Amino acid sequence: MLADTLARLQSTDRDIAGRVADHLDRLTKPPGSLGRLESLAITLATITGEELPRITPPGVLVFAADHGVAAEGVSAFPQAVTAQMVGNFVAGGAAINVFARQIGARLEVIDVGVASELSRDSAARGGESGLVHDKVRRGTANFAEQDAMQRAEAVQAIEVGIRAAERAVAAGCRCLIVGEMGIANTTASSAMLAVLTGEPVADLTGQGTGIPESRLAHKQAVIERAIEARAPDPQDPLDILSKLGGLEIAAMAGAYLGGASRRVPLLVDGFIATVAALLACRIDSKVRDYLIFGHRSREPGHVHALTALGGDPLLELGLRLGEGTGAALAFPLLEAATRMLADMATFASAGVAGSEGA
Ligand SMILES: Cc1cc2ncn([C@H]3O[C@H](COP(=O)(O)O)[C@@H](O)[C@H]3O)c2cc1C
Ligand SMILES: O=C(O)c1cccnc1
Repeated sequence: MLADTLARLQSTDRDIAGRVADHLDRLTKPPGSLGRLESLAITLATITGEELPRITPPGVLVFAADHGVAAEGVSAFPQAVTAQMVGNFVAGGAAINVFARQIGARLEVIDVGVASELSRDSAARGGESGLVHDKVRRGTANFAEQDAMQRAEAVQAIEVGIRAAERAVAAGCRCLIVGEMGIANTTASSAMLAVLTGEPVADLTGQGTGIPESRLAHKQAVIERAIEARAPDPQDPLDILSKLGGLEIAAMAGAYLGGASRRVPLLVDGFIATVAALLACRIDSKVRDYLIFGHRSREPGHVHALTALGGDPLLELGLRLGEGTGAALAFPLLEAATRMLADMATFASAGVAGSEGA
C-alpha cells in the first residue's frame, strides 16, 4: 500500500500558476495588494490542478497513540491522559472539536496505538465523531531502553495514516488537517528532529505540556542518551521512526503521503505535525509542494522543523497544543483565498478603470 501511494505521487501543476496569477491581476484591486492571500491562491491551484480550487469541506484526522518513553518522566501529564482525551474527542469536547465544528470539518479520531483498549461502542453513545480502531500495537516501547517499534510496525502505522487520508478524500474532503494526541510525543518528535537535522537536542527540546524548567535538562538528557544508544541512520526515515518515533507520528506521515497522492492541500499544524511532515518529505520529497503551514507553535523545536522544510506559517498565536488546532484556525484564510479567486469582480466585469502604469 505504501509502495502504491508513492507510485501515485506526482509533482504539483506549475503551469497553472501563470494563468491564476494573470486572473488575480484582472480582479478589482491593485496588483499584489492581497499579499499572501494571492500566493496562497496560486499554491492551492497548483496543488489541486484547478484554476478555481475547491477546498471545502476540510477533513481533520486526529491520530492517537502512547509512548513508552513517558515512563522516563518527560511529560507534565500521566500516560492515561491519551486515552482519556480520545474519550473527550469522541464526545466532542476538546479544542479540536470546537474548531473543527467552526470550519465545518469532517473529524475522525484514529486509535493507532493507545496503550489501553478503548471502548468499541464509545462512538455509538451519542458522541459526535467516529472513533476508528486501527491499532498497530499498544503504545511504543520505551526508546530510552529499546527501539520504539519494529520497522514493519512503522510501515503498518504509516499505512493506517494512508487509509485514513483515503477515507477522508472518499468522503469528499478537499483539504486535510492532521492532528495528534499522545502523551510524551514532544520527546519523540524532538529526538527524531535532532537526527533528521543534525542540530543539538538542547535547541530542539521544549516544555511540551508544561514540564517545569528544572525538568527540561532531564528530558534533553533522556533524548541525547537514546539517540546515542539507538543510533538511527539519519538518511533512513523509517529507521528513525522505528527507533525513536511514535505510532501516531508515523500515521501522520502516512496521511501526508496519502493526501499528497490524491492532490489534496495539506494544512500542517504545530511541532509534532511538522516533524511528521518532514519525515513524509524524507520518504518522498514531492510531498513538500502539497504542504501549507498553519501556525508557528511556541514549542522551540518548531521553528527548526519549519526551517528544514522552508515553511512560513500563516499565523502566530502563541499556541502549544497540537491536536490540529493551529491548522484548523488557519483554514478560513485558505477559504478566503479561494473565494477571492472565484467571487471577486474583474476590472472589465465591474467597469472599473485599470492601472495607468508608470
Ligand atoms: C489535556 C491535554 C490535551 C492535549 N491535547 C494535545 N496535547 C498535546 O500534548 C502532548 C504532548 O506533550 P508532552 O510531550 O509534554 O506530553 C500531546 O498529546 C499533544 O497532542 C494535550 C496534552 C494534554 C495534557
Ligand atoms: O506544537 C505542537 O504540536 C505541540 C506543542 C506542545 C505540546 N503538544 C503539541
